[in-house]
Amino acid sequence: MALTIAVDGPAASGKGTIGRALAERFGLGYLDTGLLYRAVGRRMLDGEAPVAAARALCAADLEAEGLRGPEAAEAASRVAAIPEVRAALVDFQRAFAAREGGAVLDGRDIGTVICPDAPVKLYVTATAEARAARRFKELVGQGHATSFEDVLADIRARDARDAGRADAPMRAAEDAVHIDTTELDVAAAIARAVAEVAARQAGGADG
Ligand SMILES: Nc1ncnc2c1ncn2[C@@H]1O[C@H](COP(=O)(O)OP(=O)(O)O)[C@@H](O)[C@H]1O
Ligand SMILES: Nc1ccn([C@@H]2O[C@H](COP(=O)(O)OP(=O)(O)O)[C@@H](O)[C@H]2O)c(=O)n1
Repeated sequence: MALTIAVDGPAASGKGTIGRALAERFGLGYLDTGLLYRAVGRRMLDGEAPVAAARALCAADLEAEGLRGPEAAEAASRVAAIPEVRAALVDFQRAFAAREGGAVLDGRDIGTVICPDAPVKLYVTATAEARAARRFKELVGQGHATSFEDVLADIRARDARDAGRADAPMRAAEDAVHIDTTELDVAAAIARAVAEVAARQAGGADG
């Protein structure tokens, strides 16, 4: 059976960095599911009703300007608390997960809701300060005018909303392997994740 890897965790913990590296290393497709919620959030900021926007989401929406910025992130986390928005995005994510050749999906509820049967689940964390420092550096590099304090406050508010919502809250699946990247650089974090996947694959081959 094709390999599915679920990568969940809070904002700027390194999910995408790890997810993309795993996809490349193991020859799998990669889906950043946060981009779907960011695209719905973007359409809401443009005046559309979020549920209608989620139902009408198309590939071009994922190419929209500014999806990686803080405004879209904040809007994403607001629309992500609406059950009908989440429901509208489930089929696309599950179809991607089932693609021939296997897939890595990163998000908040991949291991718990979207792919509860994924054979490999990672939950990537880091302290809020470490995450804010990384996101701040990334945003400044993209030309956003912001401060470390604002980024930290945004991340804390978003984490609280994502973990506190009733429908598919952000949390680790019981069978997820936790990777704390606070003290790991990118290469070390990727190496940890690759080792976990390899170990699970070796274990799976026996059973
Ligand atoms: N282990 C790490 N150490 C330092 N910086 C990292 C690490 N992992 C990711 N980054 C950087 O932090 C930022 C956020 O990483 P990203 O993978 O996009 O996080 P997420 O997908 O969880 O939001 C990026 O600029 C990325 O290059
Ligand atoms: N599977 C997912 C992915 C993202 N999201 C929401 O979308 C927002 C943006 O997700 P993201 O992964 O792009 O955010 P970052 O971790 O990159 O900051 C999150 O704060 C969540 O509210 C979600 O609810 N479920």
